[in-house]
Amino acid sequence: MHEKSFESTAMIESFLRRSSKANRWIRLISNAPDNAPKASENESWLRKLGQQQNRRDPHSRPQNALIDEAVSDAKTLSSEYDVVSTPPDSLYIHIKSPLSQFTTISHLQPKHQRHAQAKEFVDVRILKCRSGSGGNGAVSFFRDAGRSIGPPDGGDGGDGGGVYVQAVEGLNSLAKLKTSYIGADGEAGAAKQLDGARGKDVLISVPIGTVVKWCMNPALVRSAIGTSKESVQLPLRKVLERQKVSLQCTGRFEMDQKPTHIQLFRDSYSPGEGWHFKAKDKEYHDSKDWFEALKEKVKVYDFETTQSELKADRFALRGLDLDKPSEKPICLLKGGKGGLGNMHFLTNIIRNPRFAKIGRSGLEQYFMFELKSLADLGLVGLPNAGKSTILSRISNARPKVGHWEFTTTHPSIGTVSLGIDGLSFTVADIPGIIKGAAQDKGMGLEFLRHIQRSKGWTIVVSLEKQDPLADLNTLLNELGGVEEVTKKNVLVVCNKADIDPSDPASQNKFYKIEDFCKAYNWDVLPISALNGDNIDLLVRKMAICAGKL
Ligand SMILES: Nc1nc2c(ncn2[C@@H]2O[C@H](COP(=O)(O)OP(=O)(O)OP(=O)(O)O)[C@@H](O)[C@H]2O)c(=O)[nH]1
Repeated sequence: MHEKSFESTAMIESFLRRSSKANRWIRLISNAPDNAPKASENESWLRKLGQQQNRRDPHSRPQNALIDEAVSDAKTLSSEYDVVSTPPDSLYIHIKSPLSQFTTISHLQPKHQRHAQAKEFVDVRILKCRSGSGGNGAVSFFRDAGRSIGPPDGGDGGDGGGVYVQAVEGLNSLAKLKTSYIGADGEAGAAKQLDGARGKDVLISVPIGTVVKWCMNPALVRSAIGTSKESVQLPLRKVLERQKVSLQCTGRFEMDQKPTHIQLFRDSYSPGEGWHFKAKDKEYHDSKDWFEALKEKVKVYDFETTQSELKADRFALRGLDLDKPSEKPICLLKGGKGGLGNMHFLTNIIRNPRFAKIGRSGLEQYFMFELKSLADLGLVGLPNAGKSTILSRISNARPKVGHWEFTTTHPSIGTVSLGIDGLSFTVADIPGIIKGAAQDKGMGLEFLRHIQRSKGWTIVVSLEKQDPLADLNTLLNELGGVEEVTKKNVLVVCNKADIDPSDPASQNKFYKIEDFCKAYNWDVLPISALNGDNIDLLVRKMAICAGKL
């Protein structure tokens, strides 16, 4: 609790500078021990609010995110979002976007089906976050020996604590994050014009490279896919792509209606409401004209509060990319504002305000935290192609190597030194991709997030296989097709060239791949990671592919 008994003019001035809009009417009186606004001041504040009533914008009804029925129109499935017809007086751009954008498959699979991951390496988490509610304003009256009841002196509630995120050095996994982060509620105001203390903020520290995205409540997602007729026949990824989420967004309203931020809505009282009463109840007050008139005026104050909440309660549609250490914590959810104490409602008509305002609610939302490695180059290939062997040969990383499939269960990142001018680049080795990975076969495609930021992809095929060109085509298909892959710099590496090197059939496999790559202008190189053949050349070509040379 902070007592507002000011000892010096400087303190008063500093308080006024810090104080919110709501407190603007508080007078600057040197040496004044009493900070409660006088009836005349409250009246002038309320009169001003009354005059502002006609300038209010239309308040559009909040609509939180909804999951719609599955959409069968195949044309709309690939799009990131569709702008649906937005009502002319709406303040928001209404969109529908695939549910797959707002959840993660690994979170939905039953535990026994989840892919084996090293316990210490967790690259995606869904966290529940809640900011604190504001404390209630107090209903209290000044008392001393001479007077049984004096003027109102109920202080304001403290603001609720927020939820913040910060990317910091030295972390490399999301494993240690808690499942929920809850900001503390603000304390209620008290007698003697005491404001309640502000609720404590919470801070989520994450590794650099984390992308934070707003996501749907996992319980709602589970129930939506549980009731979907398609969930039995289709792979989970397809079901999530077909279900659509309706959202209201802010953004550019011009011709293209470009949504940039998701608007979040608080489940709090509407303007003019949100009172709590002492002695006489709500019904009694609602029957009084003077209370109705007061409510009308306070509506404007509430409306301004709601407007500033709406400005703060927005989250980037594409997420927040923490690819550098954050200079300071970034607010995910702002706490609710504290309610006004009864000292603000003393007027010539209302001598004993036995009511005060309730604090505004906090916000509860879910966020998906995805760790996307910052490697310059990604190594992709079918299982057993020799990716881990390549990485351990060229870099300081020591990933597991084995002659069975899926030895690699989580990404490894190695740094490759070029030995010239201290130049180096980083390479990420991800688990092998198999036919049907896009339908979650094998280890699925979840690990692709670690090479999405990479400038180049080095695709590894094994010349030991019967038809390496067919393997290359399988990979390209699973990665979204040639067009998608060509967005990156591409280098194709034919590994295990030491097996039957003089056999024309073996050489033929390489030439077929070389011809295929020529058509797309992709560089191609035969190597033996096991024997170290062509490794120096490989490092050079990889550096070019990573955009370092
Ligand atoms: N003959 C030969 N064998 C190799 C070569 N490179 C790797 N191998 C072997 O191939 C097997 C698989 O190698 P890994 O490096 O684990 O393959 P990977 O692509 O990382 O496999 P996943 O972990 O399943 O994705 C191991 O037994 C390696 O010793 C090579 O150049 N020549």
